[in-house]
Formats: sequence, C-alpha cells, structure tokens
Amino acid sequence: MGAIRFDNVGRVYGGKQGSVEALKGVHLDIADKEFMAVVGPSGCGKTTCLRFVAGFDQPTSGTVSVDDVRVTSPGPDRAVVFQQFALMPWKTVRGNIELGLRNNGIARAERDDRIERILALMNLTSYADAFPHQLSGGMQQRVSIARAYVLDPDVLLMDEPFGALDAQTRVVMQEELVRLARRNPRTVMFITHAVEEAVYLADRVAVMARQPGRIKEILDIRSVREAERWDEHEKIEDVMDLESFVHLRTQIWRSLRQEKAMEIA
Ligand SMILES: Nc1ncnc2c1ncn2[C@@H]1O[C@H](COP(=O)(O)OP(=O)(O)OP(=O)(O)O)[C@@H](O)[C@H]1O
Repeated sequence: MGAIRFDNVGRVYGGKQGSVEALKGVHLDIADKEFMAVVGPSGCGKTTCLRFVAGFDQPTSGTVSVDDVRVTSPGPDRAVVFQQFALMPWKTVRGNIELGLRNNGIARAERDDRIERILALMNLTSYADAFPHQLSGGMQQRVSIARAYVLDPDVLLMDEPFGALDAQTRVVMQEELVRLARRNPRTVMFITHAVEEAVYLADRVAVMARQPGRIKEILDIRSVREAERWDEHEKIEDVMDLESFVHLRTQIWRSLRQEKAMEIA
C-alpha cells in the first residue's frame, strides 16, 4: 500500500508577466515501501511534486495517484514533514504527537499505546511532557517525524526535513531515519539539496532539471547498498568513505553540475 505514480504531470502557473511552465511531462513511479530521494536545482519543481502527492495542489495536466487512485485532496494515508517543524508551541511533545491521532478519530487507549511506542522508538520518552521551546532543533524535528510516523501512513512526504539543522544534528537524524526506515518501512518521497543525504538514505535518487521542471535521471542506490553491505556500517562517515558511495555521489554531482552549467550559459 502506498505506490505513487506521476503520469505525464505538468504544472503551469499563471502570473502578471505571463505563465510559467513549472513542470512538464513528469513520469515517476515510487514503489510501495520504496525510499525515493529527489534532488535538483532550486526552482525545478521538487516541492510542487510533493504537494501534488500530499493533495495540497493539483497538476494542470496529467495525473498523480497513490495505489491507482487519483489524488485530489489530503488524506490520512499520507503524512508530511516540513523543514519548519510546525509544532504547536502550547502543546507538549505528547500533545503534539497526539493531535493527528485525535483528528483521525483514534480511541484514547489506542492513542496512548501508539504514542508510548513511537516515543520509545524515537528516544523521546523522557521529553514527553516538554514543550517545543524547551527542545533543540534536532529534538523538535524528531517530534515532527514521530508525529507523522504515529499516524501509520502508507506514504511519508518529507520536504528538506533536516535543512534547518546544524551539520552534526543533521547526521544524527540521518542515521536515525535510516534505522527507522529499515525497521518500519514506508513509501517515502524525500526532497533534499544535500547529495550525500540522498545517497545515504534512499533506495533510488531522482535527479530533476529545470525550465521546465522534469525528471532528468533516476539512479538505483539500493542494489549497490545491498551488494556493498552499507547497512553493516553503523556510522554515516564509514559509509561515505566507501568507493561505491563516492562513485554514486559523484555521478549525481555531475548531473546537477551540468544543469548549473546550462543555466549559466
Ligand atoms: N504559487 C506559485 N505561483 C507561481 N509560481 C510558482 C508557485 N509555486 C511555485 N512556483 C514556481 O514553480 C517553480 C517550481 O517551484 P518549487 O518550489 O516546486 O521548486 P523547488 O525545486 O522545490 O525549489 P527549491 O529547491 O528552491 O525549494 C518555480 O519556478 C517557482 O517559482
């Protein structure tokens, strides 16, 4: 459950200076429980694509579907994690995590049970009664991820979730997300500007180009990760040192650099 399909998707924005073709002919299949990272230059339409899957916006041509059902509005099968943590400042960690469960009509006993489990899984149990302002950025983002995961969505949509974190916290969160995603797999669409992050986390990486926004190429990371046993390394830096990792990272960098060069030319 949770297979995403972009079928010949386009998006045109109308404006005072005429219309802008933000996306054109986007075809993308993300399999059930696959972790797909999306990278590309600023303005290539990454967020627009994610908003379609979330049901916040609609393509002007083509269709976006989840499990063969066209997406026309948000739904409990899809949860979104943004760069800005968007926690309710007047609610505790527990209260923030509980909110979505309440909105989905989950009964009290089950709510409590699910909250306890996700707090433990995300190492948040001792912070359950803290308020967001008492937490570091990394902790706040951990709460945002817990809030999304607790809903048990088929699809997790993440838009630069670690973009606002400092470099060390970001690494810790990447390692945690890998652990979570391997233990509790979901279909994930993960937007990032950080190429290493994409290679470390994803099963496949989609590289986008701009003007108009489109998918330029898709790289398979999982086959290399499995063949080279990346998951046996606990620390991200040990994976990043591997020749197979460096090779994939360089390949994506080259692809992105070509885009930049065409932009400047
Ligand atoms: N509401 C809107 N009205 C007009 N143009 C828009 C609107 N939203 C997005 N765009 C345009 O669509 C294009 C794609 O935007 P989008 O935010 O999806 O790109 P992005 O790849 O996520 O960029 P970034 O990496 O900078 O976040 C851009 O040219 C942007 O200016």
